[in-house]
Amino acid sequence: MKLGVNIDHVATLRQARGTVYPDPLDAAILCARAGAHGITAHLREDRRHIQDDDIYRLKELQPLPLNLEMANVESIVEIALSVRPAEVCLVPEKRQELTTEGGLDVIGHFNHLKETVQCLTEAGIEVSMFVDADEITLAACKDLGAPTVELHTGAYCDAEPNDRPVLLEQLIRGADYAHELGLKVNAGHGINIENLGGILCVPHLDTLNIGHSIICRSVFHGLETSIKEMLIGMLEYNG
Ligand SMILES: CC(=O)[C@@H](O)[C@H](O)COP(=O)(O)O
Ligand SMILES: NCC(=O)COP(=O)(O)O
Repeated sequence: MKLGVNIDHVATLRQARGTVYPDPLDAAILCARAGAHGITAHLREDRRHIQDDDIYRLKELQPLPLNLEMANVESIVEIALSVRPAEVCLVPEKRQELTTEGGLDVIGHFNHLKETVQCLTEAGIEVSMFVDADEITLAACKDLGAPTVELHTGAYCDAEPNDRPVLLEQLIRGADYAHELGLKVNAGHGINIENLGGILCVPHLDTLNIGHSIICRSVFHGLETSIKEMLIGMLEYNG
């Protein structure tokens, strides 16, 4: 299983003061040195952390494949087509949210999403859909022609211990079903070194995308150490 490191919150720190540091590009270079397999960055419509220029530099100036997270809006799709990251992960976005809440409503926006999936795929970009682990939504992702899904792990990761077993079971069933459909299965949101153990019970995972907890731990432990610690935790995964 691979680790994609989301470096959004390096940019959050930079934007807090309007400085040029810390630079998410420097973070990505350190991620590569620490053994991460990919870089994830979310270009939000409100540009609260990652900026357009970051995305171009992350594509060109660091060695790892770039997974660009973005809402399905025309202006951002244009940027994706110009940058051509290895992967685009389509995510829902609400302007006032603190972070992504829930997965994409694939059925409600089916036609618009289908158009975007087609256009990104034709440009040679792997398209992933950030979704909750329910079977109807996963089947709709397959119908859209997206090759990959990222299961939203936030509800499980943020839940009280007593509520976790049911949510973990949903993730396990969702991963099994997506795999049966022939979809590549990633997972992400809210994963940290403490809740990683449960995530390791989810089968068929290709990549975990982890950001906030790694960047937070890096304040005290350093970025390379925090990534290596996560990679060591992930070694126990046996699919
Ligand atoms: C889509 C997702 O789960 C994360 O990438 C998250 O969106 C990170 O960015 P924010 O912390 O701005 O929500
Ligand atoms: N898609 C999930 C992601 O990239 C990282 O989410 P988080 O670890 O910052 O919650």
